[in-house]
Amino acid sequence: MTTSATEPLIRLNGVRKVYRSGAREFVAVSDVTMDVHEGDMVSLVGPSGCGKSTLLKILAGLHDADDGLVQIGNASSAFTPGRDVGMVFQQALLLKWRTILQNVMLPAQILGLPRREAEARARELLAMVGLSGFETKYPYELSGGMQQRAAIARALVHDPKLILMDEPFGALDALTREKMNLEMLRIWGESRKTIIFVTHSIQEAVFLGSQCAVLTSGPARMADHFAIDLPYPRRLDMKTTEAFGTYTKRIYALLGM
Ligand SMILES: Nc1ncnc2c1ncn2[C@@H]1O[C@H](COP(=O)(O)OP(=O)(O)OP(=O)(O)O)[C@@H](O)[C@H]1O
Repeated sequence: MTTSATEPLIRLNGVRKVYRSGAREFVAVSDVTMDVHEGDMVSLVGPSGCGKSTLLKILAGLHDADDGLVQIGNASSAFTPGRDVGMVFQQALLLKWRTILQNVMLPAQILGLPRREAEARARELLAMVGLSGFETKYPYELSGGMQQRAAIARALVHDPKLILMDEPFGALDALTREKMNLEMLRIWGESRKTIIFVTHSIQEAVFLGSQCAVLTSGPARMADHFAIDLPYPRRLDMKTTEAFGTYTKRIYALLGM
C-alpha cells in the first residue's frame, strides 16, 4: 500500500526528546528519521523504555520534540492533531457506564460532529470489527479482545488520517492476540488508514508491518527503519517462512540479542 512516489504524510528527521527533572536530563528518543506514507502500517518495536510511547506522544501532538523535524500532513493533506489522530492503548479504556455504541461515538461527540452521521458510522465500524449486535451492551459484557475491537472502532469513528496504537494487544492472551493481528490487517485493508503500531513483539512487528522501525535503549535511538516486503494478505503460516525469519533475525541483531 506504500505510495512512495507521493509526498509522505509524516516526515521525521533527527527527532530527539529529552526529559528534564531539575538539572538532570534523560534522552528518551534520538536519531528518529523516517518517512511514513499514507496507507503505511509502521511497526515501532523495541525494548521497554526505548521511547516508543514518547514517539507516539510526539506524533499525537502531546509532546514537542527538542530537536529535529516533525512534519505531519502535506500539501494535499492538511493535518490537525486533535481532529486527525485516533488512538488505541493497551487497555481498551471504555467508559463502563456507556454502551458500546455510545463509547464508539465518544470522539465524534467530543469533536461536535453531527450525531446522526456519527451514529451511522459507529454502527458501520462496529460491524467492521465484528461487533454487530453488541451496540447496546456494556463493556463488562464483552471479552478483552472484543473490548479492544470496540476501542479500534472508537479510534476510527471521526475518520482520522492517522491511527496511533500503543501495544494494543499486549494485555491479550496469545491466541486472542494472533486472531486480533489477523483482524487488524483486515481492518487496515478495509479502512486504508495510516497506522503506527507500537509493540514489544518482534514477531508481531514483522507480521503486521509494511514498514518497521527498530528503537533501542541505552542509548535511546532509532537503530533502523526498513520495509517489510512480505505479501499481503498475510497468513499465520508465513511466520514459518525463511523470509519472515530473516526479518526477525535482523531485528534481534539490531537489539543486540
Ligand atoms: N514524563 C517523563 N518524565 C521523565 N522521564 C520519562 C517521562 N516519560 C517517559 N520517561 C522515560 O523515558 C524513557 C522512554 O519512555 P517511553 O514510555 O517512551 O518508553 P517505551 O519504549 O514506550 O516503554 P514501554 O515499552 O515500557 O512502554 C523511559 O526511560 C521513561 O522512564
